[in-house]
Parts: sequence; structure tokens; C-alpha cells
Amino acid sequence: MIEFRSVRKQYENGTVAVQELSLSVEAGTMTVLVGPSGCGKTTLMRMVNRMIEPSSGSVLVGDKDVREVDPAHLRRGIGYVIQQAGLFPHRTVLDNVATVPLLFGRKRRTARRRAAELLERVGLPTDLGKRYPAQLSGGQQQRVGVARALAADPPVLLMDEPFSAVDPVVRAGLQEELLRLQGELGKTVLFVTHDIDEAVKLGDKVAVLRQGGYLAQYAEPDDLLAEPADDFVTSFVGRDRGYRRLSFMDARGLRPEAADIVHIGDTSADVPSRAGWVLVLDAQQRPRGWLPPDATVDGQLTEGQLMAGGSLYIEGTPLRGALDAALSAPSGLGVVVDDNGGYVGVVTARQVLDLIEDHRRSTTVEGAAP
Ligand SMILES: Nc1ncnc2c1ncn2[C@@H]1O[C@H](COP(=O)(O)OP(=O)(O)OP(=O)(O)O)[C@@H](O)[C@H]1O
Repeated sequence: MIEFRSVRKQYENGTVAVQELSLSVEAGTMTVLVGPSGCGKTTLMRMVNRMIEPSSGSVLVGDKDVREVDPAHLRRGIGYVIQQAGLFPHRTVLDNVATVPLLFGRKRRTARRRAAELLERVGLPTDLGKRYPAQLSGGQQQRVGVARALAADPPVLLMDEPFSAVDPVVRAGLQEELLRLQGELGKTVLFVTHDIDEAVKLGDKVAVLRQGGYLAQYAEPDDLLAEPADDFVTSFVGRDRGYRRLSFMDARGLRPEAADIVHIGDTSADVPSRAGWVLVLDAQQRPRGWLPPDATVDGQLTEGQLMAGGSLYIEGTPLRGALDAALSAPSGLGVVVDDNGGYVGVVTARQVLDLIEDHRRSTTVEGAAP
């Protein structure tokens, strides 16, 4: 869908921003360009919508060389999201988003209706539409930027460090939102960041660039963490890559076990005689916390008597969450819940590690020469 064929960019002052570089982005997938400052990410991205022309080589969008397409026409099919959202400060949020459908000749009322739909789609309450960009938080502005880029329903989205100006918590929320949106819309996305964690979280594939505009590696996130191509990529992906790979590891084979349980409101007579930790659930079977082995229960069990639990692991999600649940629980037992937050069972860190070991053995055997 997007293809770079031996593209090279040398600026007039002699700087070579991109060396002869080839890579292709499959339709409906998200590729993240990542690398340190000045390695040519933005230059490469801007060649797609002809904001920058390559010195040699070619860029294809949907099998067409972009040089053969009129830039205005080309850009209609390519949404563009930048850092700080780039909104018009003197137009309301709704009108910022409606600008694009208006440009395409839609009637004002239709354009506004479409804009309101898009605001909802990116997770913003529609009444924010009446405000001006300065009256929104950074994260909300970024969402408006995404809504505006989607307004023409373009098959391709370019996103240049869209989330780097917001704090880490808001940023994590925006990333989740983008993954959800992408799951619904299936755009072909090229996303630039200098943050490797963001890259492996978002990308179906990740292109690591290094200083001087070289492509160091182009791979799926799990492969990038498992087998960095060289020392540069190894140091760029960071030290805890083994742990981070758990984010991609399938939890099939994990067998939660039954814990000792009681419910809020139970009395001391209901609490099992025990040497170990007891998990406390509410009436909807949702975990509320733990009773330590030596705790005594006076009268009815209340939330005030509990020790806070660790993170909860949602059954079926990647193994990283299971290990985190086990390591963060005071009991050492990671609580497994279903999609609705209902108690399923518990797992220990040992069980998770054994499963990882099994995965490793089976992939080594599969990958071995016959
Ligand atoms: N118009 C220009 N004229 C000359 N050199 C430029 C121009 N634009 C960018 N460069 C240089 O080209 C190289 C690549 O820049 P580019 O902006 O593509 O990198 P980047 O990876 O996006 O960096 P950052 O993460 O800091 O935004 C840098 O050395 C930069 O100084």
C-alpha cells in the first residue's frame, strides 16, 4: 500500500537525511518508524504526501508513484496528524474537524454532523465541540487532531510524533484509543516516534532507523525484541527486552488454580481455617483484596480489614499481565479475572515462568533443522 523504493534524500546543504532505503507497509496495517533524533523519520514520512520530494528513488501509495499524482489530490487520501495537533486556534473544535468535509464540498450542516460523529469516535464528548482548542487539555487536542485527520476517511494516515507532547498517563490512553480505532477502521498507518516502547506497543511492524538515515531493522515487534539485528538495535530496544517480549506471548496453556475465598460480609465462621492467604470477593464475584494468613476476622468481614490486591490479569491477554499480577500481589498469587472482572482463579509467577520455558522449548524444537 505504501512502498519506498530505494529512496534517498539529500537536502540542499548536503545533509543526507535518508540513505537508499526500501520498505513497504501493507494495506490496513500500522508501521512505526522509530529512531533517535535526526535519523530521518520525518523526512521519510513526508515523502509520502509530497511535502518533501526524494532526491532519488520512488514512493508508491496504492501502486501509484506519488510523483504522478497531483499533490492536492494525493493529500485528500492521506490524513496527517502532528505533534500539538496543529488545530486552528480561532475555530471551535467542531469547526476544526468540519473544515475537511467542507473543503470537499459538503454542506455545512452535513459537515458538522460528520464532525460530531468523529469526535465521538475518538472518545470525546460532543459538547466539547463548542469550545476552542485552547480550552481543551493536551490529550483532548490530540484526539481532535486525529478526528480531523479521519474526516475525509482517507485510506492512509501519517502520524508524526502525535502523542509526544502529553504526559505518560494521557499518552498511554491515547495509544489504547488509537489501537481500538485502528481495530475498527483498518487504515494504513505510518507512525513516527522516538520512543521504542510506543513503537512496539503500536506497530504491526517497526522500522528502526539510525543516525544518517539508514534502516537498521524492519521487523514485527516480537522479532525485534527477540533478535535485534545489530548492536545499535540492541541498545536502542533497551535492557529489559526479554521481559517486554512477554507482551506478545500467548497465554494458552496457563491453568489458573482455585484460591481459598471468602466474601465481603462473611463472618469469622465462614473464613476457612488456613495457613495461607485468602482472597476476598464481593457479591458479584469481583476480587476486593486479601486476608493475610495471620489475620483474625471480628464480626462481619469488611473492606477495611483487607490488604489491597495486586494488578488483575484478564484471562486470555498476553503473559506479561499474568506475571505482573503474580509479582504485585501480596500473596504471590496473581488473580485471574474474566472480561467482566469476575474471579476465575489464581496463578503463581512459577507457573508463568514454566509456561514461558515450555513456549521457548517448543519454538526451539519447531525452529530446529529437521
Ligand atoms: N530542510 C532541511 N534542510 C537541511 N537539513 C535538514 C532539513 N530538514 C531536516 N534536515 C536534517 O535531516 C536529518 C533528518 O531530519 P528529520 O527531521 O527527518 O529527522 P527525525 O528523525 O524526524 O528527527 P526528530 O526525531 O528530531 O524529529 C537531520 O540531520 C536534520 O537536521
